[in-house]
Amino acid sequence: MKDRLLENAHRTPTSKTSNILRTKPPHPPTQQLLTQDIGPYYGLPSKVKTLLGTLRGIKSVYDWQHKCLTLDGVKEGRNLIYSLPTSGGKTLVAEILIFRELLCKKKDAVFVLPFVAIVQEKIQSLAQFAVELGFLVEEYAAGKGRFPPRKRRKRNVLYVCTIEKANTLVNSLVEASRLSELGLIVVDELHMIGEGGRRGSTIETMLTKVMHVSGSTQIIGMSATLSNLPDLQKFLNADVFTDNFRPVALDEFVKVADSVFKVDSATLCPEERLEFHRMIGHQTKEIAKGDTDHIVSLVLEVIPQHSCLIFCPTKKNCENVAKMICKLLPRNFLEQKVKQKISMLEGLCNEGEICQVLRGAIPYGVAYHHSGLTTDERRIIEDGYRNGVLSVITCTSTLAAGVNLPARRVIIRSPHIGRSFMSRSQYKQMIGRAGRAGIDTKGESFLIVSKPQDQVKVVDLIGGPVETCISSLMYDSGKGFRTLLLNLIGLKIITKTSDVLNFFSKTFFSTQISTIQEKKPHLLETASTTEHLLSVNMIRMDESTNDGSFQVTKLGNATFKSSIDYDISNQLYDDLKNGLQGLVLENYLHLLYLVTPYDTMVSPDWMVYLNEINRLEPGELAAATVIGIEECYITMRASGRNPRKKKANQPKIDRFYVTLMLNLLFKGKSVWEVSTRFDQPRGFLQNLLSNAAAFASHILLFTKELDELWAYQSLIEKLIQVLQYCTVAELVPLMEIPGVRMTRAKQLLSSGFKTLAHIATAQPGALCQSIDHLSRKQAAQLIASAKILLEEKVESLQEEVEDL
Ligand SMILES: Nc1ncnc2c1ncn2[C@@H]1O[C@H](COP(=O)(O)OP(=O)(O)OP(=O)(O)O)[C@@H](O)[C@H]1O
Repeated sequence: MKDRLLENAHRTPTSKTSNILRTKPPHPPTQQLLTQDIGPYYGLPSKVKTLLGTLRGIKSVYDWQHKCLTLDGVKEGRNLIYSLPTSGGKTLVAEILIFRELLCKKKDAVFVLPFVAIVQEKIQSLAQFAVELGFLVEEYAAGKGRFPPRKRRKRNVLYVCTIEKANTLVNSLVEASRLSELGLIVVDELHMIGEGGRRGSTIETMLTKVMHVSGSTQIIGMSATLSNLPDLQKFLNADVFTDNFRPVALDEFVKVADSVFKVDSATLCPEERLEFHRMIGHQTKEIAKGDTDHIVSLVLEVIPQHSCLIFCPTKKNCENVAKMICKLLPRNFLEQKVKQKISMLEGLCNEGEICQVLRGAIPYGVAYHHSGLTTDERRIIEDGYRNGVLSVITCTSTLAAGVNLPARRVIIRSPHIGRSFMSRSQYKQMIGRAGRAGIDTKGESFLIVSKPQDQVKVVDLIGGPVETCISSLMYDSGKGFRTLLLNLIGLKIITKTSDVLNFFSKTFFSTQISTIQEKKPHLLETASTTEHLLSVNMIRMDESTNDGSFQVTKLGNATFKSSIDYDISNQLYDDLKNGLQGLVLENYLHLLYLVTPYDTMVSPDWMVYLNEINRLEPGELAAATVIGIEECYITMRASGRNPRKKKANQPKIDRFYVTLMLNLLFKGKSVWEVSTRFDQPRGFLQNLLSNAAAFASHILLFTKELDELWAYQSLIEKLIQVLQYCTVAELVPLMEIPGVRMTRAKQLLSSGFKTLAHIATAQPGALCQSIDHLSRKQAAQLIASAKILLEEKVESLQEEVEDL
């Protein structure tokens, strides 16, 4: 193996199998293909069809997909919104249109996705297409992304972005007068525009800007849960396509006490929505005692032949339900797929530790899945479920929104998410997971209603209309609008308040004003909004014109270019400026404090806080003192006293508590260890790292715009790199590959795959053999992701050389 790797590493650039280090533009076959073979598959080379078959098992498109792809509007490049039930196959249509943009129209494209983990998964799943078809894929998530992006001459680029990064990318392209390079923007989960917070407002701001500035960029939005399509259609001036297609039929049930009712969601009469179907009992007396809600009974009706997903209201409940099921399942479940279960447990054993609940549940083919688990743990569980080793997963609602894990039977343990009653849209997303295409002949959903007060509300939940998607621009008393205005003035799209109304008429909010009249706040009045931006030093009057024009201040410019929340930019500026007077650089603690997100608030456990302060090294203690953390205050709080006379800066103290967690992770302590020391979920700590890397990347852009903060640039650049990987230098190149985390990187390194080139030139079979718990499909995706990354680096260097 070692010899083969060395041989790979030393291959000359002309080697047949190593096509990544060529000096000529890669993929000449693709270039030929595009000229000779364009068109047969929705305007694309027939190779795309072959690849969909081999890589995804998709032999032909569904009827609705064909109809949608051949719409006149789509052919003419008009904006499009399409809405179909969960698992209807929406992504394929978007991907075909993206390929068409990149390969045929030779323009770049943006794919906007809601979470960092989904961005990385998408990149992995598209990497093989990119390698075979000859386009580049770049990650814009957490700490990654370059603004403005590098200009590519040879190949077109697909930017796969989180919402925030997509907006920053658009701003940077507008500023550089390069927005026309973007031929297409695809927004997945378009209903998030109505989420009611910063993310929804950012989607609206970004799309409005794109439509205003670029006449040619096509916008495509998709969703499973949109009710007020006409509003969105008007906002995006889009064609709309809807269909009720589901690859597998769905039978929907509600269980109240021991009665099961069948749902008729089509009927207009609410009284007729539930029809008695059958009674349900318990298989044994023991089950009757331990499972009053009949969860185990419902599960036992389908497993082990089929699979079952159980949505629970809270994370803790997921774990408890998993434990309860295992306690009551017959012991013969322990005898099935023993080898595969052992292998899964080995995979989950990270740094010598394994979650005790999973250790007890997996032998029964059961697991839980929520954001408290690390990404690696979640991935192993998802794979185990897909491969049939697990037949039951208890999970929170996030699984319905994020991961494509269908089940024969979906059980909703209660119509609540956390403490709130769930929305129709959330309910539809969960039941949409019932029925595995190509495996199950039908899907079934069971909603368990145990509280009498929920029974009336449930009738609307199962048959009422999906909630209207309302603009989020006015969230937090008009904050989205103020941010939009700052963006517009910063980009010089508008200069005077009188221009605002014209621009404003293009927002989603504006199309809904008559519907949401009562929500129209006084802040909508531009004058008070500009006053607010003036008062926080984001904009100022342009004295050179004397016609009432505004321009951004230096701080405002840095704020909008870095997409920093303007509410914190003054505070951030002060913190950075103060830091310059006494930044402790003997260790990373002070810098880590500066990049700790202001909104990651955790209530400190004062005893833990004191212990951790006591464990700091002298240099770190000095940094804490410079930051303003007083040990005596923490000691007092730990001893149960709250010194009221002494005015403490509580947000700073709370923030530093989070910095202490970051500091340990940064020093290479495992999430397990930090999780135990601070009693915080492992998934939270992983997110903390990626949020800190993202915030640091925004701070870097912020400091680049403010000369007085120049000293931070190289420090933060280095910090982002280390924050993203938190590991020894040898692992960094491997962890640059999207989705490769520390455990996998360590496995690769210890098997001799030390560089990107080693992985990019490996054979999938060889990788599978050397790396535990890596399927052939994952190996192929890993190799393709490494190739794409390497090709991108090579191409960048070549272009730099040519520029010289
Ligand atoms: N034409 C097709 N033939 C066979 N399988 C398909 C086809 N189109 C899509 N699929 C598969 O169906 C599954 C669900 O598709 P996809 O995730 O695109 O659904 P979706 O509508 O985007 O769902 P969600 O609302 O969950 O995002 C995927 O595994 C996908 O590969």
